[in-house]
Amino acid sequence: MKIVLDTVVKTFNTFRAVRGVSLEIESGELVALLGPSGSGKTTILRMVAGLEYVDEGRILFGTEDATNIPVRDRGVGFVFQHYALFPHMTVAENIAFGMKVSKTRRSRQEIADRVQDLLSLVRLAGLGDRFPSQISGGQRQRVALARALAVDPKVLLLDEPFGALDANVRRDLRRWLREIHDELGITTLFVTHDQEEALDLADRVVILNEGRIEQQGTPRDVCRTPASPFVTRFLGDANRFTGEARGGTLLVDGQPVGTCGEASGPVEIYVRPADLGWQADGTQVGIPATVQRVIDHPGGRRLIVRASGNGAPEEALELEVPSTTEVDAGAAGRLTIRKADVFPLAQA
Ligand SMILES: Nc1ncnc2c1ncn2[C@@H]1O[C@H](COP(=O)(O)OP(=O)(O)OP(=O)(O)O)[C@@H](O)[C@H]1O
Repeated sequence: MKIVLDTVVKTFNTFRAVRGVSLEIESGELVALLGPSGSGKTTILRMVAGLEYVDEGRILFGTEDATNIPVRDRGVGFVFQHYALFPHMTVAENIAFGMKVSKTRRSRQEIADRVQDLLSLVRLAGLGDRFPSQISGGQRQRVALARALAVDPKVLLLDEPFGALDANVRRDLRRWLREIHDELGITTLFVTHDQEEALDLADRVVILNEGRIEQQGTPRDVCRTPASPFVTRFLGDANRFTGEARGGTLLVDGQPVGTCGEASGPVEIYVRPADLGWQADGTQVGIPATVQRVIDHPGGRRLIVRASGNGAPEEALELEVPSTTEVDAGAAGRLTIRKADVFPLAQA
């Protein structure tokens, strides 16, 4: 089922939480709504679900205008961060609940068979008789998904479903969710504020900022060509310099530090830690800097450095070097830029 949001607006009292969002989610697609707290993600999801009225604009399910269809007739399944499992019902009873109250009549046997199928799908076969308090947080979210799937939704809506779980469980569950999605092909809208989760899981990522779409595209698109400084910063650690673009060359403090595309004039330059190079002292090329700290981790070494000269930020910079790089706190050297996202400098 394709979902279309056409210039959707939502205002709470006088506050515009969603400011004219247009978005198409293709049938069978898994789309992540990604943005900082308060950017409007949950409000959009709730409007798609029918839990919140749309003030302006339309929401279409397929070709049908769903704007005024009540929640229970929309055919959506939900999973929220706080597992809303019924504590006094077993896992199997929780999964069966929606089918028992659904308009589609099913026999006892049909319901029991479907519960068993869903338990296997979410890899919890054998746990149907446990109560929610007798299973782990990750298992509870899998039960919540099975319960959402039980009524054959046309659309699946997930709001930070793994938000309360620890990092390793989250990673496992999102890979697992992707597999289930690929198996069932249900159109899925997933809300998260976690970039890694969105990039790992989704076919397409929609980045929101203050109730507007800042950029949408495949994970590859948004990572390779972020549309704005906001997107660059939101997608991951980035060091910011100011400088100038002239004839394809980037200059910081008048020194060439790398190349750039078509930009010309004053620019802001964002460089990921892995794209900033370190040259031990002796070279005259690059931005002068001093190492403040060296942090070893399993993938290499992270240097916390302070740069000097015009265009270098006052705050410390971070860069990644291979674990074989011999460097200690206090060392002086130069920074070079291997790759950068460059934007015209916004005038203050
Ligand atoms: N029922 C409401 N009444 C008044 N303001 C609301 C209501 N629901 C949401 N808001 C406001 O609308 C804005 C967007 O909220 P929303 O929950 O959609 O953001 P979000 O991006 O999902 O944030 P989070 O990641 O923190 O859940 C926020 O400023 C929030 O305070």
